[in-house]
Amino acid sequence: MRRVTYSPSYTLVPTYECFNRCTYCNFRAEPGTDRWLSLEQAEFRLRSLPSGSVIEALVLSGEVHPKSHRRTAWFRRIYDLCDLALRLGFLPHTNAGPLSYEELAQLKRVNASMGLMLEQVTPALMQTVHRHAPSKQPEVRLQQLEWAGELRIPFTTGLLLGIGETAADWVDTLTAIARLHRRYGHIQEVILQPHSPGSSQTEIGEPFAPERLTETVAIARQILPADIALQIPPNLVSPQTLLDCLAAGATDLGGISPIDEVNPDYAHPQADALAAQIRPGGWRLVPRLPVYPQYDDWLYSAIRERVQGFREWISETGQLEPESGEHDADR
Ligand SMILES: O=c1nc2n(C[C@H](O)[C@H](O)[C@H](O)CO)c3cc(O)ccc3cc-2c(=O)[nH]1
Ligand SMILES: C[C@H]1O[C@@H](n2cnc3c(N)ncnc32)[C@H](O)[C@@H]1O
Ligand code: MET
Ligand code: SF4
Repeated sequence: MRRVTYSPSYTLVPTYECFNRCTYCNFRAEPGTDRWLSLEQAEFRLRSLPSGSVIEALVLSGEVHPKSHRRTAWFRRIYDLCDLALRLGFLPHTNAGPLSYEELAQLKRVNASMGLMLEQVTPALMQTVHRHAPSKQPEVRLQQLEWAGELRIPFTTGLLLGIGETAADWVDTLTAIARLHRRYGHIQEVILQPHSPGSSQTEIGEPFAPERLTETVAIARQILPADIALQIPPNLVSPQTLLDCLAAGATDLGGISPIDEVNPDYAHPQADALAAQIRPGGWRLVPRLPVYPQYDDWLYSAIRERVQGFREWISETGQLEPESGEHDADR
């Protein structure tokens, strides 16, 4: 049976507050109105997870303006949350919007991989869905991908589909990702994320037409180098569309967490249910780490050792539970 991967994950949200206002967002809170996640709360939540059930700590955040006086404290909290997750035996993956070169370099110390969606490179969206979202400027996001390449950070990016772009725009965005990967070799996966309206977005947009996703997968597979994984979020598509996307070249189902914080109206299926859902297509669902194996030697040694421990565990047991049942790497 052919393999399809997913990452057993748990999402930590340092803050929902965000200075951008993407019209499709169901995540953001107004700056100043949201309490930040404390390290104590985060530790409690991570320690409450059934042992051996989760590998990735996805640190997903709203953004504080780069020039705000609160930026340093915000960044510090993100760094500390990653450091905590690592100490508790998880592998962090951070997506906190565009970061400065120095911030990226710092977070590399405490992350197995990082990510930022390119969304779409057409500047036209800065007049529509992104008109109040300066951090969605294509140049800013392209710059971030370039810096991640220079810093040798295994990186996840992707396209948000159905936000007013054309099919020609998909080609431009995918071509930009392919070009960056040919230069730096750091793009581990590309997410094809269908815009999915939720109950708290500021403008109700149309959902991305599911029939078109298969077409997008085929185009992405043609444009992207073969070593880049293609990720489809299984909670945002129908079971049939998911099978069609796998047949068209999708290889991964992303992080599966108790709650999809970005799209809280769409429950993540449990891994068992997902495995059963794709089995009729001849697909076997297997867990993966947030960093793909070809990047292990880019990691700082403390993270690399942790990663290699997880790899041995998955290959020995073929499943997730560690033999000791212990998930605390401190000891
Ligand atoms: O549960 C989710 N995980 C999301 N993830 C998590 C992602 O699936 C995994 O963290 C990576 O595949 C690494 O394992 C993102 C990660 C990124 O770097 C960029 C965007 C996303 C978007 C989502 C999302 O909408 N929902
Ligand atoms: C973290 C990523 O989640 C995506 N994102 C934000 N809002 C939505 C939505 N309503 N539907 C689907 N994806 C969304 C964006 O692509 C962002 O970069
Ligand atoms: N704010 C970040 C971005 O849009 C990540 C979270 S989006 C819900 O890139
Ligand atoms: S999608 Fe990200 S950048 Fe846009 S408003 Fe939501 S949290 Fe902020």
